[in-house]
Amino acid sequence: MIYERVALIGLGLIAGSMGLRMKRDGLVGEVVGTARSAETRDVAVALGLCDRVTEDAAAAVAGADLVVLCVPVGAMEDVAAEIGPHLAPGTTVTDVGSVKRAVIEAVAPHLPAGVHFVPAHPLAGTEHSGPRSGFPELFERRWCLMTPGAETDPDAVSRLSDLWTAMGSRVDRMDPDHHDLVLAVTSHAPHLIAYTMVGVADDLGRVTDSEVIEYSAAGFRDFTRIAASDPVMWRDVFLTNKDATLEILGRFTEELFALQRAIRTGDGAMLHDYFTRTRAIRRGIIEAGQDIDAPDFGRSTGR
Ligand SMILES: NC(=O)C1=CN([C@@H]2O[C@H](COP(=O)(O)OP(=O)(O)OC[C@H]3O[C@@H](n4cnc5c(N)ncnc54)[C@H](O)[C@@H]3O)[C@@H](O)[C@H]2O)C=CC1
Ligand SMILES: O=C(O)C(=O)Cc1ccc(O)cc1
Repeated sequence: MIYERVALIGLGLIAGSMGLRMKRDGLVGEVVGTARSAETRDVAVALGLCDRVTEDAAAAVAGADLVVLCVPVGAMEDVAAEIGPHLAPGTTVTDVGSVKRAVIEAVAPHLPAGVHFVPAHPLAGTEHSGPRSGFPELFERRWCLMTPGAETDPDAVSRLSDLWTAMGSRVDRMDPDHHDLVLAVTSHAPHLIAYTMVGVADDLGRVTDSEVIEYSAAGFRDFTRIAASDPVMWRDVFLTNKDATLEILGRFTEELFALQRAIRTGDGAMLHDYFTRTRAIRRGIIEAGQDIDAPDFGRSTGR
């Protein structure tokens, strides 16, 4: 058993998947959950993703040796302020937020001395949200990036790493600013591009909605899946990972203009060279055994 009592704050996709996995594999003694709505709390107990629920977060953290903040990034500070006074020394606090620097700045000031803060981010999810969308295999073979400060107790870090490993993840450590830049490239900017592309299709009066749905090829279908992701969660990601996302979007628009120019001027060599280079990147991912499409539990694509 890795922890005696784990408190999950916010009972959605990620908390639900963690709770189901921890319960299924007996990784922890007890899982206590809390959510603002009574309906979510009732669903969480009915689904067995936690043993019991509390109405407020302060009550959930009492006696917990691990507290996991599973709310949207923009809600982390309020939750930390609420639980801070109720945390006992020796407790580990972690989070699962998609952005790391802003969460550290929002949460750390509210934690009393003696509490170990180990920020983390499982690179696993779907476009679905809420407690019913959780499933215990979500983290299987996916990375979990931890961004603890240099001063953080190594035992607290390795114990949390053990939990993520036991839930199926591969664990790595990263500097928080570097994490935010990497995720801006690999996740945040791509989500924004998907949102934009689906918005463009929706605005294009000469193509009807039914044509968009009926004739969606695989590429656009993936965009619509991603663009169906939770609006609150993604609003918070862009507001809190502002600098890195803007940096990547700036580079993206420069490249887009270059490709646009090549199309306008009929520069086939430029287009061919560009697509040859990008194909090599995809092949590199597959050869490195990093093709994260592989473990598809039939939920990630919605197909
Ligand atoms: N959905 C995904 O694919 C992934 C999400 N994440 C991160 O995990 C965190 C949770 O995401 P999900 O589980 O997908 O979200 P979700 O929407 O499924 O669940 C979020 C939970 O937080 C609660 N909540 C929202 N605002 C709150 C507030 N102000 N105070 C208290 N509770 C509040 C909601 O009621 C819900 O119970 C986010 O920070 C997100 O960035 C990380 C990896 C993947
Ligand atoms: O559903 C998808 O394609 C995702 O990209 C899931 C996801 C969303 C947010 C994260 O911070 C990590 C993973």
